Amino acid sequence: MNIIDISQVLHNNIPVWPGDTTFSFELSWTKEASGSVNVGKIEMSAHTGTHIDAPFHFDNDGKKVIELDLELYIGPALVVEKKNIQMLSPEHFNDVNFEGVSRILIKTESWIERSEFPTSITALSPDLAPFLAKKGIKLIGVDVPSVDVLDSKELPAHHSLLENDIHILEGIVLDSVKEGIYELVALPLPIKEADGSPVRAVLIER
Ligand SMILES: Nc1ccccc1C(=O)C[C@H](N)C(=O)O
Ligand SMILES: [Zn+2]
Ligand SMILES: [Zn+2]
Repeated sequence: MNIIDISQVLHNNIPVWPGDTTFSFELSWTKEASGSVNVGKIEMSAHTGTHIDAPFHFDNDGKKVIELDLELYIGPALVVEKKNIQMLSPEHFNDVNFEGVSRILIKTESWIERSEFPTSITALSPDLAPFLAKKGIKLIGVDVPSVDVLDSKELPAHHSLLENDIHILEGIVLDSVKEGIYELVALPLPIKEADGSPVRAVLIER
């Protein structure tokens, strides 16, 4: 089985959303101190690295991570390249064959220097969601930290995706992935109350 890891590595210098909790992993007990084991402690924003957004992230009445259908995050996914575009809209997807897939992963390559949080990214136009919904899409993944422009407060793309029943995967790494159909596995952790969750996202070549 050929597994492509499309997850960002979580480490203490991973860039986070400006002002958000920085990522920290440290040993709260060392083997020497405890006499038996090393024990790690993690502190992080739920939106660091490769992660999913639950609707509750941007809608107080929206579903939390624990309520999300796991089927969304396992199964065929189409990887498409859409480079050098500021705002992706339906016209950019006229060439795409959506047959047999309900998940689409977009390689924008608009976040190249991954050691720093980006200053601008390819975002989604709010009219993309109804278009993708008509094609049967239930999950969209992007290689950037947000589906909206970074300074957006209204989050039109997030809301439009939710209205159209499309779930969001952010911060995937598609640098070495070619266009095509793969099996995606990107399961969120069962964190009760969470508005998002880090995932280990992988593509299995078929
Ligand atoms: N972590 C944050 C902290 C403060 C304000 C926004 C964010 C976000 O993460 C928003 C982004 N659109 C996201 O869903 O990933
Ligand atoms: Zn997020
Ligand atoms: Zn988001």
